[in-house]
Amino acid sequence: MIKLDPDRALSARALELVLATGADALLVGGTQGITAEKVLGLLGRLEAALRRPPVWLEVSSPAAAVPGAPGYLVPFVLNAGDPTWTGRAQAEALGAMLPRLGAILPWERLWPAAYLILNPDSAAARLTAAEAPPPETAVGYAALAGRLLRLPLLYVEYSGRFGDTQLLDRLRRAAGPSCRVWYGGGVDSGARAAAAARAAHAVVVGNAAHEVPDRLSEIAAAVRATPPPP
Ligand SMILES: CC(C)=CCC/C(C)=C/CC/C(C)=C/CC/C(C)=C/CC/C(C)=C/CC/C(C)=C/CC/C(C)=C/COP(=O)(O)OP(=O)(O)O
Ligand SMILES: O=P(O)(O)OC[C@@H](O)CO
Repeated sequence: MIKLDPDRALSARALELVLATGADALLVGGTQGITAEKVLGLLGRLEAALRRPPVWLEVSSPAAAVPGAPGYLVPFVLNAGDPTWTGRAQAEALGAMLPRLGAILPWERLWPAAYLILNPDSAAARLTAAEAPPPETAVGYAALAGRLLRLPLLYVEYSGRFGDTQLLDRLRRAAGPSCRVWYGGGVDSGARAAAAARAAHAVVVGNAAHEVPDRLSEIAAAVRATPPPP
């Protein structure tokens, strides 16, 4: 899965390399500088390249809630130090939309995603004041998301650095059989991609798509060659 940031440059060549991977899905999202115009611009480029791009739009601010995406991921940061991001911002955004758009919101395409942010130096961690919990609490968060709250998706977010894949394996097991676990952070080589793909149901590649797009084919091949986790 490749995550493209509407706030970052993406050359035509990089976009070509992204699409050439045949990634299962594209994720459009980011934490900083997101405007509706930038999101619509990137969605438009993807649509011009593929008639029906398999896109998840990560709604990281009300500005990113634009019509037209096949799927919307609404993040809830379980380990946010600032409780704004565990539900209040989402409730305020919905509360503002419902009077005008309540009847036409595409609920069936909106999915809640539990985020566990494990790199305290990432932009998302700074925004939400997330601190990396000790491993046993991280495992507790995974069980909370998957088993107790029965959320369909846990996003283990190390954005900007490669994470602990042994912990990732424990998180996936703790989240249970009905919760998909996506991993993102620092995947910039085939070896890292394979290590992440052994432990998570999906691997999200972000920075590499913008910075070293020539490596994407090696990364995609490594993910495909790795048997999925149980
Ligand atoms: C990434 C990260 C870790 C960030 C940390 C911070 C964090 C937790 C941020 C969350 C911030 C926040 C407040 C998010 C908002 C959440 C929310 C409630 C999103 C709602 C999303 C939504 C309703 C999307 C729908 C899009 C929309 C506005 C549609 C308008 C109505 C319309 C025209 C519907 C028709 O849809 P369309 O897609 O056009 O249908 P067709 O293609 O069939 O025509
Ligand atoms: O940018 P990288 O470090 O690849 O992380 C991917 C993604 O999880 C970021 O939200």
